[in-house]
Amino acid sequence: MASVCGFSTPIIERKCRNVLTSPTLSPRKIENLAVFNGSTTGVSLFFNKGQHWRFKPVPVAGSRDGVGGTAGDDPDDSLQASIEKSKKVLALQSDFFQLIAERRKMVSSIRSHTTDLDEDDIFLEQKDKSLPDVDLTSSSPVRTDEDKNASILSSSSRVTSAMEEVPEIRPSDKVGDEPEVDLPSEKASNLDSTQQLKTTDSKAFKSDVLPSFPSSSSYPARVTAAENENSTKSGSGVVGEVHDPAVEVEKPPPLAGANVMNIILVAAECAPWSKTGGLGDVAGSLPKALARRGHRVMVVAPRYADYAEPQYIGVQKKYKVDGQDMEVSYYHAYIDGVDFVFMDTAMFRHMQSDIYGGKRQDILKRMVLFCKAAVEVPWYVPCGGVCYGDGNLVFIANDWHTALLPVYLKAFYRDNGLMSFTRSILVIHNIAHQGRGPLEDFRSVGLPDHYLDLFRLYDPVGGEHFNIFAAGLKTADRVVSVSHGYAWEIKTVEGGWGLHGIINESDWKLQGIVNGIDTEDWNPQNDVHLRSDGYTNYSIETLQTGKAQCKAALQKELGLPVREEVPLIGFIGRLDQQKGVDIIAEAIPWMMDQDLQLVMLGTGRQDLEELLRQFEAQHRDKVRGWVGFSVQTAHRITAGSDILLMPSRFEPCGLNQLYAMCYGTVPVVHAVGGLRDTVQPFNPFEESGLGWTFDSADASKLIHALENCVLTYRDYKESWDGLRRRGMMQDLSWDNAAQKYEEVLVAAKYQW
Ligand SMILES: Nc1ncnc2c1ncn2[C@@H]1O[C@H](COP(=O)(O)OP(=O)(O)O[C@H]2O[C@H](CO)[C@@H](O)[C@H](O)[C@H]2O)[C@@H](O)[C@H]1O
Repeated sequence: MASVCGFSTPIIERKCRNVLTSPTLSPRKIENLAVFNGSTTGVSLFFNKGQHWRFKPVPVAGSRDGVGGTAGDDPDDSLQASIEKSKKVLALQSDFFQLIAERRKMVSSIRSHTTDLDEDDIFLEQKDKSLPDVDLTSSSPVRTDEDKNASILSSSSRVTSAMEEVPEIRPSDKVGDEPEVDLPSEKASNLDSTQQLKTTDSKAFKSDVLPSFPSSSSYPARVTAAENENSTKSGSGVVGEVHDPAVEVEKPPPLAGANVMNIILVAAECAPWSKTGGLGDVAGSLPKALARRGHRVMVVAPRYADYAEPQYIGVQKKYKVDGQDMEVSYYHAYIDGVDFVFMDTAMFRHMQSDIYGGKRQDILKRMVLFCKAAVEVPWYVPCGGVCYGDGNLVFIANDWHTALLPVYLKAFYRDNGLMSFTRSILVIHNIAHQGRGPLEDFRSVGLPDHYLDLFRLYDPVGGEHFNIFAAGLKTADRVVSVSHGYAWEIKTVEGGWGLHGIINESDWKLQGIVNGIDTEDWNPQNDVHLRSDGYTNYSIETLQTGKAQCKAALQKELGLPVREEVPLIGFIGRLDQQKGVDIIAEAIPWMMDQDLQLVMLGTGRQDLEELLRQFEAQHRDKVRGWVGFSVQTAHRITAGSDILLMPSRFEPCGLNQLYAMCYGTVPVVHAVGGLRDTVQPFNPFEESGLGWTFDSADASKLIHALENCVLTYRDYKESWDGLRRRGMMQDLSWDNAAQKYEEVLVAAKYQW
């Protein structure tokens, strides 16, 4: 028989029995309950292992006899009061302990059902810890639905309803009052409870740890890429007053962190709309990688033709070029997180297939207009309704065609206290082309006389002349070359093409960054050009069969004998002195003595185009010389060839060898510039490396490397397979390079 202070207490007993026979109350909880109870009410519960229970009196601080209450002088009254009080308190507390027990269960259930990351754990940890800290003396009795709560552990989805039904503890309620349940709000009931948990806590968590991002300074309408995206999203239908914080939780912070900037890349060509070579590829893909890091990024390129995606945005401006007013208007497309802005003007129209064509003076005028207008794009061209403005802004100019931009930024703005915080980077893709001319050309650029010295250059070849690249290099805040090797080479007399002096003087602001590649466009797994005519997509897993099929398709398409065992060598490139086509010409007799096939694709110098035709005419069973510019054929040659030949005299970076390695095609290259940086020579003893290199641009060296390569292809299948796989396994994406560009942009930003 249970007792309180030695007296029979059937009512208390009944109440406690109800509590203790609750299906959700384990011996462990009863134990907790008993321990807690003892310190508060003057009675204690204890149980033995067989779960028989009984009360035991315990001393209560402040009681005269160390046993019970003090209701009156009459011991019977006092006892009765004590019993009544105990009854109420016991009933109240047993219910409340049940609530605690259920909350504990619920928390551990959520914990075991959620696979989410630390953020949740932090929250749950706190929730869990918070339970024992409830101020019990001021807590109200609460009602729980035992049947429902008993089953909440069975599925995470039920956690939602359980959370909704667990009533709030309201300190103002009095002991003995009918307990009330706070109904969950409508808003809360629409959310998954785990989301509610995450949301509440993540908010606090985020605000503590996230860096603060640069905010608009001189231009009120500037937004970051992330904000831009948000506004697009909200415009597209996430409406309503209830702000769903769960969305916020899932949005990762920008990779650029506190370095988020507004970036405008300006280039004379931009793939896929316009391309004559590697510059077009870079302008089309580097900006996307920068945008992925969280920057707000724009590309400004000429509108040479009627492109499908960009839409006219109704902005027109006039600029003076060589005394003439030229009108420009703008077209805009937002693709893969990048604002592509195309400048339309009479001068650019119909130049699509001859971007750098025309007389020297005509090209110069085009580039003057392009740069004058481009530097003002952040003021006049709204992207997503908002102009970039000049705060936190950096321009990336590319090669001589846009080297006037840093000069205009300085002369028209910064020297006049405008756009003071805007910076410019000049990227050297090829220093051999510089925008040279007689000094009189200075009149065409429309600058005050005292800027002439920036352009004036003397070298033994050109004498004293006007040099646009020179002015750009001197004026840009930072200079990037497209590989480390090339950064070193352009400081030498041989590699600097007359600009080595200026580059050496600017050494402190020069950095080499190896190009990346667009892994969407150039990926054998989903290359759109491999989906017809017998070609197939392939990956490293299906390399053997997939590549063999592409090779057969290429041979068939070009009318070469379809033979799997013959090594097929490819060449793709602009036909000029740089690319070493004449070195291949010298090696042709040796090559034709071998059992191999050669496919060449290129356009450029007429004499070299003629050479390609000649090769094919003389060796119809072995050689194909495709004169022209065909992106599809370039992709197919990259996939179908076994070997890619690049005997470039100089190569600032080179993209074709990178594409080749991605497609399991082994490069044989002159170890120069970016080719040396990216093609580690094969080491047969260690089974390492990615291809063959030769150390000087002459035919005998090329032949020697090619001989070893073909020998490995024929006789060392495993080594060959290893070479291909190592090439394919590299991460050649733009993401690494974009991070390095970001470092340069930040360095420029803080440079005065
Ligand atoms: N006839 C043809 N048909 C179809 N596609 C063709 C083609 N001829 C060339 N291409 C394509 O144009 C691009 C050429 O890229 P490269 O990097 O080799 O050359 P380029 O010398 O123009 O670029 C300069 O800039 C780039 C970018 O920085 C540097 O990598 C490089 O070293 C430097 O000389 C490749 O995408 C290639 O497939």
